[in-house]
Amino acid sequence: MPLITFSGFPSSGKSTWAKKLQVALEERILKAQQSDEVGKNYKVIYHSDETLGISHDAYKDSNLEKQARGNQLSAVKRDLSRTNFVILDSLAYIKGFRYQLFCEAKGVVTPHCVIHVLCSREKCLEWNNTWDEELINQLCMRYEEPNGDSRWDSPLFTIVSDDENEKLPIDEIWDALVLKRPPPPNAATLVKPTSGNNFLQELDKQTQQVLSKILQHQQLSSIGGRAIIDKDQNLYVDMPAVAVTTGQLQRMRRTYISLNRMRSVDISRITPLFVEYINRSLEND
Ligand SMILES: Nc1ncnc2c1ncn2[C@@H]1O[C@H](COP(=O)(O)OP(=O)(O)OP(=O)(O)O)[C@@H](O)[C@H]1O
Repeated sequence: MPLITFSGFPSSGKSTWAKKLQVALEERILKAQQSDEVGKNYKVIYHSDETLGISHDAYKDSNLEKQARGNQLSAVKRDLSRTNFVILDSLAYIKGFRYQLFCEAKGVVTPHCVIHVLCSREKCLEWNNTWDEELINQLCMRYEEPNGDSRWDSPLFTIVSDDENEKLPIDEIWDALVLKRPPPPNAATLVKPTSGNNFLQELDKQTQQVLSKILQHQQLSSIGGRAIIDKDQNLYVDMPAVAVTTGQLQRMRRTYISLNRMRSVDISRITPLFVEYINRSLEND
């Protein structure tokens, strides 16, 4: 049935998480079969560059890369149906390509979601054993980060792959893809309702966006400096003189979420207060 697009830097842990997801979905399907619930007749189909015979070299040449995307798209087109989960485990780093994938799902009136496997470039380089380092650097530069506000990247789930406490959000994925009705084919032309009515979702999303911006800043600049979170609102994080790890940031995020989940902070204040919280935490670290 639905399409699940993974996206992330090379060697960021996408396959590791995609395989975990495959197992978790298969377990859910089995459970649905036992209790005769929705989802019981689904199948999971997994595609990756490896299964599709796409080599890393394809990303060194724009024509080959175009062919590789064509390959990925045809596999999705062929397998996408109302009773198949199709997992596409590839870089999917081009916004326009994710848009094409979204259109495929919309075309067969089936839901889709994007899973962003977030990992610093340094960690990817450390974990890497199959890519040319220079190519990793180039692909990280070209990477067009998923944005949960775009309909083609939504719903967006972010997984921080080098955080040992990170969990697969299987309940949320199942909810989004199986229990919710698929959008009508023309939903894209309708005005999108604000997502502000779900406070916890917003808390999760906005704090994750702040983390992504900080990590991006660290990837692109050297240590220190100011990570711009929102220029219009004058929101910055002053980075310390030592590198901040994803794990550290993720811990701050968890604490902030647990401190705020029972309070009803105005949604527009989530990001500014989180930025303030991070600045304070980094100062005291
Ligand atoms: N949390 C982790 N801790 C340590 N090593 C990890 C972790 N996650 C992944 N790795 C290692 O990093 C390497 C890349 O992982 P994986 O294949 O899952 O990434 P990928 O994003 O699918 O890579 P590619 O872009 O090549 O498809 C593997 O050697 C894997 O064992």
